[in-house]
Amino acid sequence: MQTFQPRHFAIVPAAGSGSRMAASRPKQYLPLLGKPLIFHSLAVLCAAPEVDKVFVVLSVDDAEWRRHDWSLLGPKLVPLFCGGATRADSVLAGLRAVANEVEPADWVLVHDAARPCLAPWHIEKLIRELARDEVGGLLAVPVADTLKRAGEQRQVLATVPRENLWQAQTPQMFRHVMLRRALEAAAHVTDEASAIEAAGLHPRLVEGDATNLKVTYPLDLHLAEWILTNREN
Ligand SMILES: Nc1ccn([C@@H]2O[C@H](COP(=O)(O)OP(=O)(O)OP(=O)(O)O)[C@@H](O)[C@H]2O)c(=O)n1
Ligand SMILES: C[C@](O)(CO)[C@H](O)COP(=O)(O)O
Repeated sequence: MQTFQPRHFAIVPAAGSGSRMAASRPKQYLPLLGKPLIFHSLAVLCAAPEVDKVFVVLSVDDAEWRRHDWSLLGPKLVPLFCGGATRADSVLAGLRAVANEVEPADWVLVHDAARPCLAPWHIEKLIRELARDEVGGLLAVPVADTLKRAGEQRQVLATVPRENLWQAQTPQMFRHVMLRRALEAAAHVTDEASAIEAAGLHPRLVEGDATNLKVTYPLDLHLAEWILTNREN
């Protein structure tokens, strides 16, 4: 009797407008080392031997995707024009769109288009550490700074102990059916793990590093360029 071997699929939500970046176009298409920002993480995901396919969730009226040449990334890359109003809506739309080719127990790695400095070791470590996990989990980094809770006038109300606090990153890796059901039931979540938590489960934290930053504000684009230029592995 053959045992089921789960495959790994990537879903990359890329239907945001990048309002905090305040640029002339959505941040996933801003130039970064001569390529659209999104190209960098797509290249790493497409090159990962563990990943079968990479689905990119674009907004329904995305006019820019077709203006770029993605052929270097090979046949694993599949654009889906089904993004929603929020990140969670886009991920859920992607999960629904691929339901005919992804088994319920296959793993899905959700990775922000806005995190261009994803490295091969991030993917390898996540998949290795979660291979036998019942629930799944996410890359994250322990909080390094002292944390303050602020009041209405921006006065410090308290210092929040940082012990056991982590910053969530992506990829976040869960079983297709579990994630789909969790997102269908969850309201207003900013990441997949929150939806899984709302279902009463406990995603595992896999330690990544600060290089996997999210490009949110203009300065982040410069940091990302520096990281990609100076990376050794
Ligand atoms: N309706 C949305 C909103 C966001 N995203 C994606 O989710 C990722 C992380 O979101 P964020 O950094 O918040 O991106 P934006 O929503 O584009 O940025 P902002 O919040 O500044 O508008 C990005 O890759 C973004 O394209 C998405 O697919 N669909
Ligand atoms: C999923 C995420 O990248 C984890 O840090 C993040 O929550 C998504 O972006 P947002 O700015 O919080 O919407």
